[in-house]
Amino acid sequence: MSAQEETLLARCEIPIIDLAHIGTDVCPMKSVVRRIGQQLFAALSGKGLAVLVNHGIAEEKLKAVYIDLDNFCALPEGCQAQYLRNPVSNHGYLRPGMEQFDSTKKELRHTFNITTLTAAAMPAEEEVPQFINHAVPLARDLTNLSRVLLQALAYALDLPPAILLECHSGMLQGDGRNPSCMRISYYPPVPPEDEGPRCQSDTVSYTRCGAHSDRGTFTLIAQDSEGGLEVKLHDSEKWETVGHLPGAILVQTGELLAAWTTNLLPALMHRVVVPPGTYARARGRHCVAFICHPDNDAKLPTVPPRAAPAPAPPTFTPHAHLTLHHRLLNAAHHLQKRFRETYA
Ligand SMILES: O=C(O)CCC(=O)C(=O)O
Ligand SMILES: [Fe+2]
Repeated sequence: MSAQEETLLARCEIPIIDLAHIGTDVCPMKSVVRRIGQQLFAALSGKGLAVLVNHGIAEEKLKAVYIDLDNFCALPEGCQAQYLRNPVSNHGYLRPGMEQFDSTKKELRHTFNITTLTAAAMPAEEEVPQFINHAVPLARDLTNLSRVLLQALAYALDLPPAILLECHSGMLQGDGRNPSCMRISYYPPVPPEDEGPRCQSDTVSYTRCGAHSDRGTFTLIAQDSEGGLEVKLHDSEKWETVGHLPGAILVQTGELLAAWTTNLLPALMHRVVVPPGTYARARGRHCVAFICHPDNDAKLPTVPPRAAPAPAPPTFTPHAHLTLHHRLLNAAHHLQKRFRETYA
């Protein structure tokens, strides 16, 4: 592997934040939260992402939901159809092609969006045994981890410590007032030929997840060891491979945090490509992404100027949708626009 092909993790280019096992505590120590805030701010402003270790979420919990999604994907289509994504709640299953970030390629991805934790919203026990018993505790852990990061960010932005928690009070409450979402994704093996099979004399080109930035405050990403996640760091237009650190969870800046900090913490562009080589293509990949989003009616506090010096003029063209949203005030309005762009 040449130096350029090496991953960002291998080159130590992604800051690592040690959560010292407080990640899922309800009331973590202030001094630790403050230290995490400083490190998170430095990582998100400098790179757009960080790696969280010692977050307290066991790998087994992730593996269990990966297997549950595999089992869901093996159900007959008619059975899966009862769980298709509801456009109002954003909860439910998306077949490959139903959610496209890149209109030029077919995105091979099964995703189950979870926005409410009620039993009625989950695959039934006789269809995917244990789905609810695995998904709900994981969703709660990721919600608690998000709460720690929200408190840490509040310190870093010189805001009252609980204010961001208050703005995100409805995460996964299922009452429609907060669009946060846990997305479990399975990327199936990709057909062996580079250009895929022929379809009505057209060539179909495949990818796993087209380039995009996430809509919320930040996103937590746990992935298996298959690789393929690529990002564009702030100071660069180049796609770089993230790599894999076993047990770690990535945190990356979302569009609302970018808009709200006037790009002091820019949103991270990312995508998942099909790794090269017949062996890698023949293997599936799994990921859990937790999109932490403010409540629909949240009035996000103004970031005090001390924490937000005027950013230097951009050295590259900002993404069009970000500039459009610089003056954005209302989270729900932003989200509806993103859904219109992404779902057929
Ligand atoms: O699969 C991944 O690593 C990323 C998924 C992602 O970007 C998303 O679900 O928004
Ligand atoms: Fe994403």
